[in-house]
Amino acid sequence: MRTALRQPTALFAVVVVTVVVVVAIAAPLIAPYAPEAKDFTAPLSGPTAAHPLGTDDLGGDLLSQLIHAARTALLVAVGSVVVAMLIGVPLGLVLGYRGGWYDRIGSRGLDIADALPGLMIGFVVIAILGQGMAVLILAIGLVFCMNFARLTRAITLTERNKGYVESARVSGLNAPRILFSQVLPNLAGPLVVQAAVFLGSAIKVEAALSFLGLGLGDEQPSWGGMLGFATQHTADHPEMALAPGIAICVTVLAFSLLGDTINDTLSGSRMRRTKILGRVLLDGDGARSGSADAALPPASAGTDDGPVGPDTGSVEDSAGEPVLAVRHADIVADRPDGGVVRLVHDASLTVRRGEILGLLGESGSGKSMLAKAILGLLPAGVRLAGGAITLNGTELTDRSPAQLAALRGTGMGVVFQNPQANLSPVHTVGRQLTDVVRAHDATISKEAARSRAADLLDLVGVDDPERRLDQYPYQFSGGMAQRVAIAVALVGEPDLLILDEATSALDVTTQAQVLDLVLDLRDRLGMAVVNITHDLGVAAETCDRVTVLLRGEVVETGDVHTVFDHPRHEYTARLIAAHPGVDDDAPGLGTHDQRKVEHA
Ligand SMILES: Nc1ncnc2c1ncn2[C@@H]1O[C@H](COP(=O)(O)OP(=O)(O)OP(=O)(O)O)[C@@H](O)[C@H]1O
Repeated sequence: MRTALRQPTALFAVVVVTVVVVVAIAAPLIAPYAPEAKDFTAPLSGPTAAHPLGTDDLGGDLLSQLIHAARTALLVAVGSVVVAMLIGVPLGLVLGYRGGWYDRIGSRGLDIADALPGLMIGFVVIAILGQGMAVLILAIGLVFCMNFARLTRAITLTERNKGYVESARVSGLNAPRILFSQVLPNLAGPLVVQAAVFLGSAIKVEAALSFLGLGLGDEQPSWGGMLGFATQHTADHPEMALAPGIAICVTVLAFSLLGDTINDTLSGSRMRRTKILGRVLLDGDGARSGSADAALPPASAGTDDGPVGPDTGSVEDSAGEPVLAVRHADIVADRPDGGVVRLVHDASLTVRRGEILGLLGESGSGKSMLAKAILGLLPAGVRLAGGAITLNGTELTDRSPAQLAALRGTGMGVVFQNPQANLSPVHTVGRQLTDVVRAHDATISKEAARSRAADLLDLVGVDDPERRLDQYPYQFSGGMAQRVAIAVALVGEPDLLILDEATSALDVTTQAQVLDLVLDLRDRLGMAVVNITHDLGVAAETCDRVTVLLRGEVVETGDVHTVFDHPRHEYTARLIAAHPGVDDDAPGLGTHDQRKVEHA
């Protein structure tokens, strides 16, 4: 409202829309006559004291009809926008979320529907179903539903790759729940803007159909119908067209400007929030490691110490049952020409209960692709072309998407890099946690789910959890938001927790606190953890073993002290040398526990 009052056009829009709404609601009270009342003594009277806008050919008062027509316009507009949203939004959500063939076929369907003139769709529906309020609403709703579908699809395509959606998928929420309770609220802003603009457009279409005699019958006054009547009297009463014409133009314009105002206001607050977030993230932009981007040896090359034998994935060679075993995984991206690009080749690794495995390698080495293959979340066009992935001995690669989704919820949890993007911005933290709690236990009461959510916040070290449950992610600092994301990942008590650069966006102090939390949770819950990072300091502080990736291939794997103190592959040696602190320390990387003590 403050924004609206500062801009003249917005003020105009708000005032006009308010007046139209009030007039529509209070029509029976403020109209001097009933809309159907006739004064047979004064047909086509022209403006008089009794009839300021004149009368029609049967003596009906035009001012009263104009006032009651506002009601018709709003009813039809609101009804048709609701119909358009009910059809278009779910359609767009499904197309955008499912992608692939659904999207390709659906989008072509939208293109075809878009190519048909809107009014023609209206004519056809009215011709088939006959005239009447419900038919008019349906006809106009069908005209606009494709626009809502298109908008919703476009935004869903972007939203579905965001961290909070992936977190929700990994947390075990099913597709309808993710779509309607996670993605849809994030579309609220653009949909409200679109709805406001289409309210104006619906009034225009209703007026056009009524003008052509295809709208409502004579007993239901409408601005378009009044305009149509006025055209028959342009010679004797040209003023008759003025009032309904102005009403249509001003109302349509006002709704359009209202849409712009809402858009400006929302993008203004988004910008403000982004600035605040930006400040938080900038404050928290911790020191980054150096890069080993000098010319690199082939992945298979070793140092003078001899060839390097990457982890064969054999699980029998070490103590403890592996929670996760990846054996000879090949991940490829399909090219449009039918060829493939190899992203990860012959990668093997194992992680046991209570163990933290660091997955190291510089940007683009394939760490995230490997993690996504494990989670069954490879992006479209990228696939696992060979190898095996087992979780607690269960093969994941031949599972259906539904089986994988169920496994993801309880077997695996994931925390992504950007703490704020891990959480839906429009839901309270409590809502996000209880949604996942209830997805895992459909019988749990609301109160019990909330209490479990508070316990989880407490577990990850968020103070005053009861109060924090009612706050939104933007009210949390980066470190606290990442603790919440970890809490969400822990709801299903996963055996495997994957941290995909989960501390990279945090400042060093917060990073240390979150890493301590991970170590503590590992000790308390006995989870297996894969910690993906390009920060060797982080790996040194937290990991028991490390696996080093170079251009999609595992070049070295082993105990963290051995690998850091005596790297066998030249690339690992360069990676360590490029990392300030770790290099100097290399023999003195010290013991893992010493570093942890220093760090604490
Ligand atoms: N959607 C995609 N389609 C095709 N190739 C992709 C896609 N996403 C990433 N890649 C490619 O896969 C390779 C591995 O990327 P990945 O994201 O796994 O690297 P990373 O080691 O996790 O790097 P970073 O630390 O920057 O996230 C890169 O060459 C990247 O360009």
